[in-house]
Amino acid sequence: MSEAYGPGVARPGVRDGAGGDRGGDGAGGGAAARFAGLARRAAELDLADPLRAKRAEFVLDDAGPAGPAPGEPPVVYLDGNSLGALPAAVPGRVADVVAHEWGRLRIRSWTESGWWTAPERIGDRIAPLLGAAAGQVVVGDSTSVNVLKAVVAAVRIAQSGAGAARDEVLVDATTFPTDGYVAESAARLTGCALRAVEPHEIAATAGPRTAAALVNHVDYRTGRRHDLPGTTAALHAVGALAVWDLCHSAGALPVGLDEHGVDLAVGCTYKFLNGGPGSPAYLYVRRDLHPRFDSPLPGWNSHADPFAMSADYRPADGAVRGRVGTPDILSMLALEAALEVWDGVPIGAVREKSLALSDFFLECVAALPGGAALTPLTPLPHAERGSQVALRCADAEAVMGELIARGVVGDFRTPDVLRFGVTPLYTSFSDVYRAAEVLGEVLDDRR
Ligand SMILES: Cc1ncc(COP(=O)(O)O)c(C=O)c1O
Ligand SMILES: Nc1c(O)cccc1C(=O)C[C@H](N)C(=O)O
Repeated sequence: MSEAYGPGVARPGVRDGAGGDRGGDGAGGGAAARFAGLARRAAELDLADPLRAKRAEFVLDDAGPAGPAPGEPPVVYLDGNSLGALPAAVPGRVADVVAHEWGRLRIRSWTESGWWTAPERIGDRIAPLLGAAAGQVVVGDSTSVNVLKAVVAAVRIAQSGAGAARDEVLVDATTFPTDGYVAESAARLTGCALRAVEPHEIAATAGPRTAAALVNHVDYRTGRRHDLPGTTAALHAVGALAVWDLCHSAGALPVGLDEHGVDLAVGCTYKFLNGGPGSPAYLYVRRDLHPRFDSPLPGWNSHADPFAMSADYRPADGAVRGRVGTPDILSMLALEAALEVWDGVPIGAVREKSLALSDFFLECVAALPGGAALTPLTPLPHAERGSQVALRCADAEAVMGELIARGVVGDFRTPDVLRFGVTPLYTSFSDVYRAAEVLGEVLDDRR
């Protein structure tokens, strides 16, 4: 923890799922005073925040080039783990792509404006955020589609190796549903059985019949970070491949794909990478696996010579092999403009602030007089935490509805989870303080 946040952020006084010291003293007066004291701390932490200038690069109610919006008090936006806020550079760039590149240059833009090579170029822009060297990430399609490509390709690679037949795919039992659905189909396509396994048990469960495992780096519901290096190494030890879903980690914490020898990875760009609704996803294939990457969706964009229009399929070399059909250029170039906010931002600094924000939010929640109604699901050890705080709460859906009505936007996940994403490029300590304060008011009003 750096000087910037270190001394200011105390360890939260809550224990994971166990109640703990919630600061509720029954009388409420002392707790209320303690809670009020946290407002000053939030302001101090904001002043010392090395990333605080980044907020002005986003369109938010109280930030961005246009300044504060008149009228309504600014919304506290803690849902960047579902849809990232709009980077201020995007509207102008999209307008230019539409008016000039499409409007004036028309078909020439495929070459003259770099449209054709955008999937690899933007992949190379995302790669450093994933800890990947250039040439291994390609942007396109949705995460769901990339899960299919990655899992089928991983199984095909595993099955082509020497040794016993591999007929089993493991999937994280707590996964976001789309991965489970697609993995089941990928397993069927490759003659495998699919087995759902708790993520922390995948390392010990994988065996000589395992072809591949699909695991989430960070759990979408609880915000728990799983052991990417250890699980990957354990899969390799039995000859299986590791496929990671990075939707909830890319842009929020270091991933270290190359360092940890991950085989394939996928992720979306509309959360912490702020690419916009439905922005294209990405696929990482480790360089040495490129020659063996056999896509289940070998569209013409992945052909070695697409404009030969040959009847025979011959895959391109490199990350291009992960492409399918014509890229969604408007979304893709909006994403490219959105990625400019990362210029000069080390992912380590983002991680530090993310942990400081979630610690501080947990501390504020613990200090709420009514905080006993909330059970943190997000692990307290930093090594196990992603970039959100998930709180179990009775009537969570109604509580989140009231929070949103009062200007604090998080989200609800079934059955009883309040989710608050912290996105260090634009979330402030005052934001999370205010969110806890309003949460306290909502809980008080419901008592
Ligand atoms: C872990 C994870 N995987 C996949 C997805 C979604 O995939 P897609 O972009 O294909 O809808 C999400 C969120 O929507 C997610 O949280
Ligand atoms: N992709 C989404 C969408 O199109 C609509 C609403 C929400 C989403 C999400 O991204 C959900 C998100 N993956 C989650 O963690 O719950």
